[in-house]
Amino acid sequence: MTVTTPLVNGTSYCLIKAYSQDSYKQAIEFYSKFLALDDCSTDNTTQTTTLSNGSISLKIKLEEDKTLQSKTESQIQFLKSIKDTKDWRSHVAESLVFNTSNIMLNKDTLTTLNAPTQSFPSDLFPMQLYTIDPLGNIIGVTSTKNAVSTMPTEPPSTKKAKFSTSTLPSKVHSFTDLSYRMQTTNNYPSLPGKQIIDPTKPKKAIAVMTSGGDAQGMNSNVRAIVRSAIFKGCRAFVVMEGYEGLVRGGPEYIKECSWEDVRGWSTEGGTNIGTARCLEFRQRDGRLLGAQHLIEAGVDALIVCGGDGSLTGADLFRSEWPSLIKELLENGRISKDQFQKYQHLNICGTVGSIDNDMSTTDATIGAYSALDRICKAIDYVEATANSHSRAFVVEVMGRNCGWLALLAGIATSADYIFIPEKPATSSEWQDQMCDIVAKHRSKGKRTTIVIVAEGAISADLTPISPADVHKVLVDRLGLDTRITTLGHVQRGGTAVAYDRMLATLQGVEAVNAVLESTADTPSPLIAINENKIVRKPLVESVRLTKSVAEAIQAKDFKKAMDLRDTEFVEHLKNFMAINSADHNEPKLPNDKRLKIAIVNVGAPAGGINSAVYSMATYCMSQGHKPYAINNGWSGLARHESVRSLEWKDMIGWQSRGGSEIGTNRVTPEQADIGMIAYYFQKYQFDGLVIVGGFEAFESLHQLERARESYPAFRIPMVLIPATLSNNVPGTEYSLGSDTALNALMEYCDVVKQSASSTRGRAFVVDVQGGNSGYLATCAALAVGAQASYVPEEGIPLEQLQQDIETLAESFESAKGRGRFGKLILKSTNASKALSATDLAKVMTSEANGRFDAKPAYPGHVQQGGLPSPIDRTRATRFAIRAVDFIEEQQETIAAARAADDDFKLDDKVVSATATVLGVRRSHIVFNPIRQLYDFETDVEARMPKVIHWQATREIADHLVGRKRVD
Ligand SMILES: Nc1ncnc2c1ncn2[C@@H]1O[C@H](COP(=O)(O)OP(=O)(O)OP(=O)(O)O)[C@@H](O)[C@H]1O
Ligand SMILES: O=P(O)(O)OC[C@H]1O[C@](O)(CO)[C@@H](O)[C@@H]1O
Ligand SMILES: [Mg+2]
Repeated sequence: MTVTTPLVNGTSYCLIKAYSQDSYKQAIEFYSKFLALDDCSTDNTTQTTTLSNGSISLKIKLEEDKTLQSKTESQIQFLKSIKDTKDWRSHVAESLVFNTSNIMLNKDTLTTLNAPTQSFPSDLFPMQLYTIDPLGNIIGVTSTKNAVSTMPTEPPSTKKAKFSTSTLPSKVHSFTDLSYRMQTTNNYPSLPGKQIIDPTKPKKAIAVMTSGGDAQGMNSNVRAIVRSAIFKGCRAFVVMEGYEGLVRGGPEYIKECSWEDVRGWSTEGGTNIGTARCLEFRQRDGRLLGAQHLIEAGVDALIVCGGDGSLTGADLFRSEWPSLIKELLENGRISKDQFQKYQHLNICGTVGSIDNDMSTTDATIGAYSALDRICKAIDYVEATANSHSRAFVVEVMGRNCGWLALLAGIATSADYIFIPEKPATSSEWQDQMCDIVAKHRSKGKRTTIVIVAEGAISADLTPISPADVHKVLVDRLGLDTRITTLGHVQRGGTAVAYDRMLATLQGVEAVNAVLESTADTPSPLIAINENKIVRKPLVESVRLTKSVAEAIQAKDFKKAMDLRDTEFVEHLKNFMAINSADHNEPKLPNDKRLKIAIVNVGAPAGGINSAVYSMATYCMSQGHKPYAINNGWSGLARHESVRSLEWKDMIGWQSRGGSEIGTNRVTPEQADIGMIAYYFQKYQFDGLVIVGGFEAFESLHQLERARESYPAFRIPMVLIPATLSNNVPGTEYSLGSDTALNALMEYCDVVKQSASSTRGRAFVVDVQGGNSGYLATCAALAVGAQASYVPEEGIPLEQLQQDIETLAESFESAKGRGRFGKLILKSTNASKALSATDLAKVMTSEANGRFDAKPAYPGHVQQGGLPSPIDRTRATRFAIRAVDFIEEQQETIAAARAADDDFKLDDKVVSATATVLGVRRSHIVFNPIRQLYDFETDVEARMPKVIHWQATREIADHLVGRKRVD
């Protein structure tokens, strides 16, 4: 493809952000070549400035008639060559900005400007394009799929991380680019909290329905769709009882909905608009009625939240639409005007199903909540199983998909699992299961947990029932065995934080998708990929999903597995490695077996024990010797104990809260780094895994800097971030932050209920998290808090005044109706002057009788009890990746280890062998501690310089109608 459209009619700039002189030079080279700017020289066409946020910018001035001729093929070759030859990600700049200051932008121009990215394979070229208007506002953002993974994110700066809506976001990732899109849709100017109404256009009517099995989070999805639609100047409708409501029609089933109608829904389980499995809709006559009723209600677009079946139905409905309306016209059931007006059915899917069985999305709304119910149930069952030394066969849901069984198997360290994707012959599974269970028993395990997915089958497709498994455990092993079928408990209760956030953000995106689609746009499905909300073609997703079931039916299990995402495959491999640890012959030969130590540093966080358990069991299955450094660095300096981790000592650790090996905040330098080196030398460690938060980050930095003096530290070292504050540089996600978020959210739900029961009552909840507003921000989104105050923003008095007014108005309009309890979340460090108690007093006083506010302190409850399944399963994944990393880096560091004390370490070796494991867009990446510490960390504030949850705040604000004072 060749793009020959002029970049702009006038002078234009290409603005490149870079983070150091080195990366800046690289960036010039890279982007000059990318833009085919052969004549671009740094002397006469470029000019550099240092932006107020500290990044170095480059402006390449283009000639008036310069055209952007993307020679796609040659550029792809160029990108390939860069990719093959060097780690370009760590050098090139992160974003490319077209500053179109001289032109009025319209949608076509935007498309044109963004066109080049679309022709590039996204894995080759991570890039974001920001289009900015003459005032410097971002009015268009396009990011390629895998944009930004291991790149440095900020320039060196001593400035504290601050949010600002007036500066460019230095990255747009995870859930975050949504708010920018919200501001840009239809090019309406918008402010969070204000409605966007274009008086020249008729209001669009958007309907939402839930269908198939209910799933936790559906209510959040409906709430977000209704409010987002209203926010964008549309009418919002709900279709009651799934497709049943379409077939029946009328205002009782297709209802217009107001902003207030969905108040408080985020905190409620099930689906408040009802769902059904509707046989009539499977018939054409049923769909014909559905079409007629939608047209009668004046609905332009339908958003369906449901599973694979519901979305198959939606797709069929869309494809039949022209023939349905034709028939309706011919039979006189709709008028000619209606026929003309409703030519196209604008349809969009959001995937709500606990099964997590939809292809093209990593998670479906409800799946993690169901997993939470399963893990809690198994944790409970363990207690009684242990008392009687019994075996339990637990049946979990999932008709064609083993995701729930697999993830529950990892999170509860079950002995064996049955999933439809990986069946064995009857004799194979019987032998294998009995072998593993017998070995676990012989090593002292008093409980046996076997998880059977509802759709489990053997290789000849015969269903495997819990009774079949029960029989084998009794007959062959003589175990006292019980069956527990969890059933609909799995769909019960309220949604976990992840599902509330996912459902809310997908709802927002679904409305965007509907508003942006034209008659030619294929119906989208809103998915989450790589931690980012994306649109996928609905038809293709449905087709792929069906093909998994077909592959299983055709006994092509390899294909079925290939069609599952790579994370599923990795989880399965991990489960098999850790559940058969210390039993089978280790994988690696003797000379490759290592001594690997693990240490916990900092405050306890959910998932720390799971990381230790998984690291140790995986080490055993590989043939390594795992050691625990007890009670952190101070423990080692005092030589309290270094112990070799044994399988039988760790039974049950995977599911336990706290830190079994002990933790504290002392860093190596505080403890006695010389003594620590001595013990490293004594035990001859070949690798180190540190699990913890900012003190752990400091620890890794100190050990890495001390390598020149202490050869014992010349080993591969990995930090697995674990802290509820989620403030470790280099990752978007730290272990423990999900557990904490859920603990805080549950606390808030309870407090909100109390507030709702008392007229005119708000609670100010004090939130932990150090200088990081992550917890407060995400909890605010999950519980629908009226406002959140975070350290990054402080508590500006004008904003506080505005929030009090908004609250007062809201209470006044409530007139005592239900669900009107209000929450305000305040990070402890948002203000040193105002505690939650003070803030509550100020609010009460300023409200002048219109409402009152009380403080609430969840305190250390936020560290959570049992770790959440997300933290447990991620801990396993991280720990195994860390061990793999230590194996891989042995060679890199071999020369340094062999050298004497004065050896000068090569920078490459330093970078490669002391790293922080992080999640960036759900890619697991390893970032050198030196890079992170020197360039991406505000050490004083104990924060990364770039905050990745900024846009989540804006969405949270506008979904509750909070007005921002800029
Ligand atoms: N092929 C189809 N044609 C028309 N409608 C369909 C079709 N498949 C499903 N539907 C409609 O969608 C409804 C829900 O489908 P299904 O029972 O398969 O649940 P689901 O959406 O897959 O959710 P879950 O599996 O999570 O329960 C069906 O009752 C039916 O009304
Ligand atoms: O609630 P119902 O209609 O009995 O359906 C149960 C099915 O729904 C699901 O919960 C979701 O598809 C499946 O896991 C289960 O097989
Ligand atoms: Mg289904």
